[in-house]
Amino acid sequence: MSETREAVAGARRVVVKIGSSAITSLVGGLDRDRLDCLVDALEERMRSGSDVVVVSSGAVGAGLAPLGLTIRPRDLATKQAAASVGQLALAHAWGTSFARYGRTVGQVLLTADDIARRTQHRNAQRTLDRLRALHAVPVVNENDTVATAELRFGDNDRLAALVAHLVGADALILLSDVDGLYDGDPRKGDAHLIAEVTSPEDLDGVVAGSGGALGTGGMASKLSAARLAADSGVPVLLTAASQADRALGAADVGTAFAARPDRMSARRFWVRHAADTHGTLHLDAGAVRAVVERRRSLLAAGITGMSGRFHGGDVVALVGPDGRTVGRGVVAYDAAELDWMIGFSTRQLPADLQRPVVHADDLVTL
Ligand SMILES: Nc1ncnc2c1ncn2[C@@H]1O[C@H](COP(=O)(O)OP(=O)(O)O)[C@@H](O)[C@H]1O
Ligand SMILES: N[C@@H](CCC(=O)OP(=O)(O)O)C(=O)O
Repeated sequence: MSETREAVAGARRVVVKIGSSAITSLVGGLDRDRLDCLVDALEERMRSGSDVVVVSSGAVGAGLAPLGLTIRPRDLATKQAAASVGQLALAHAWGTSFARYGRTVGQVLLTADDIARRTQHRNAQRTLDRLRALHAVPVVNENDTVATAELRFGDNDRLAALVAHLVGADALILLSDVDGLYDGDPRKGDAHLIAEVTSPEDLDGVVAGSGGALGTGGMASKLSAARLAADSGVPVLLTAASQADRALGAADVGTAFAARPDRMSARRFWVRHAADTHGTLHLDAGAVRAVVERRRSLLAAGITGMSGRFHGGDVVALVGPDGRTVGRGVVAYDAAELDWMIGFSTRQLPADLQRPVVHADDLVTL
């Protein structure tokens, strides 16, 4: 058994993401029997001492039949209407299924903004923590009825990876309708299962295709979410919901993605993956070398220009002289203050403006 699988099997805090394709179908809507089987496996895992956070897709899928719709809508308004109907059914189904074991569930609906803004990020974190402290099982989904195109996470695989980091999970399990990552779309013929992904080379030549009639991002979104989680130190197991008992038990099925050994701090993860950027700082070649190679803080002297209306505490992109983005970081000054500081060495600046523009602890290179 690989180290990654042992880590998933032994994880104390687990985020389990269930795809639409696993619990809904176009003709039958929400599959309550499948959901019960999933809850049986989740309950088993909780009894053995793990905390579980569920990320459940399926709101749009569950809302189609009650609205007389026969295909997944493409336009935002109909999707939001379907999600509004379906989320109610979905949350109710999770609630009644966990009630068989005397467990209470708490619904948590998030928009990308709730994770991208630092204060809301902490707020979501607190809610999830408190639910677990009160022994309720958090069931998370995107807040589809209010999420506009700009405010979307993109897909629930990414949401699950962000939630895994948010709650300090020790493992992320992605359950879909396919039993793992194949080197090509298994619906299109001969494809081979990839059991372990330990380095980017393991993904050479892999074609991650689109999803089914109800899924959103297909395998491509699962792959990028798995890499996002694994890069930030969370091991990932990807398999089919029909294998949930084994995935949550011995973790001896599907594809395992090894985590990077050094877990990224919550703040750096947020800067790198979750926060929106509010502006751009243009760096000269010396400043690029200092922040990228020597991991130094960014000083005003190495900045040649800026754009955007940012405030101190916002995240900005750092761009080199060739126009390539080399990093992101939390800027210490408002745009108006920084505007006249750029190009000056620290000694030339007044004492209250001598802090680095972006401190090394708040800076991630890409
Ligand atoms: N390389 C691949 N390996 C495995 N599955 C793939 C691959 N490329 C495309 N797929 C398809 O991706 C689908 C899963 O994505 P999706 O429908 O979005 O699931 P979910 O609803 O669980 O998020 C599978 O049904 C599978 O046919
Ligand atoms: N939030 C949407 C699902 C979005 C999504 O990414 O779906 P999926 O690809 O099935 O995980 C819903 O509940 O219908």
